[in-house]
Amino acid sequence: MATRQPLIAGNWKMNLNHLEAIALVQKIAFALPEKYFAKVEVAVLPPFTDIRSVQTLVDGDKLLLRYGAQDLSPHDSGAHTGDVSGPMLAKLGCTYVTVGHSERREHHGEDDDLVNRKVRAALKHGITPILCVGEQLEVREQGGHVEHCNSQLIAGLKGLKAEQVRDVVIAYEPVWAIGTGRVATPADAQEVCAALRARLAEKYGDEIAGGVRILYGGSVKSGNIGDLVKQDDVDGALVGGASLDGEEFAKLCALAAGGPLP
Ligand SMILES: O=C[C@H](O)COP(=O)(O)O
Repeated sequence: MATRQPLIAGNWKMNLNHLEAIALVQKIAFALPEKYFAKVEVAVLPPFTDIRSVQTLVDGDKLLLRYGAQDLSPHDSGAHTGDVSGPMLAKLGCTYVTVGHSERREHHGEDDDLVNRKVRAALKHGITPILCVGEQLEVREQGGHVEHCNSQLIAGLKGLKAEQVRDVVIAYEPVWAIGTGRVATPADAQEVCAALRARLAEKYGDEIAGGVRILYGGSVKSGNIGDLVKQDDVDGALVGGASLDGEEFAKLCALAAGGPLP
């Protein structure tokens, strides 16, 4: 079976200016000793305006923390006012970019086709897309959650070769658990993450599926991360609110690494 290093990615959403970003990264670096980074990969995903400051700090202090962005344009350059491209993010040293987050799908009308073009744009420029999938509450209540997530998965990966799929991270984020405090149970998370992996295996083979990291996201905190990452198919978390508190985020990362607490 493939060994998958857990990934904890902090999605700051539209929070913190560049000065606050520097303060938060310093807090995380101070609270989380380097030894933890051997067991868990840790990334922060600040707003675009903060990335240069985070890059300067990470490079200058040789931090093991990775960073990335929350979105990118499907285009490389041109007349796309307000957009930020893959080449720009790559130049800033971004390792990750979230694509298809439910807030982008819902508030910006992003459909599966656009999400797929963004996934391909990220890969083209050497940035790992974190492809987000997840169902609304009514879909879950009708029992359609697995089918819904599998359909977003396959549409988001359309046109990719199997070896490219290996370089994608998937995040299962049930919409009803985002920012609500209502976390999916570890069994709920495992059910969908396992189904996503099985669908990947069907389409791209066991070896690829076994290597792809599948994260859970939705009200993850230090109090629930331990049980979530114990699940066979949950390889870490995409963390919103709890990633804005340096000590809490460091604690959560340490627990994902198997402890002890710093
Ligand atoms: O990208 C992160 C998710 O939307 C989860 O956010 P949350 O941890 O605040 O629920």
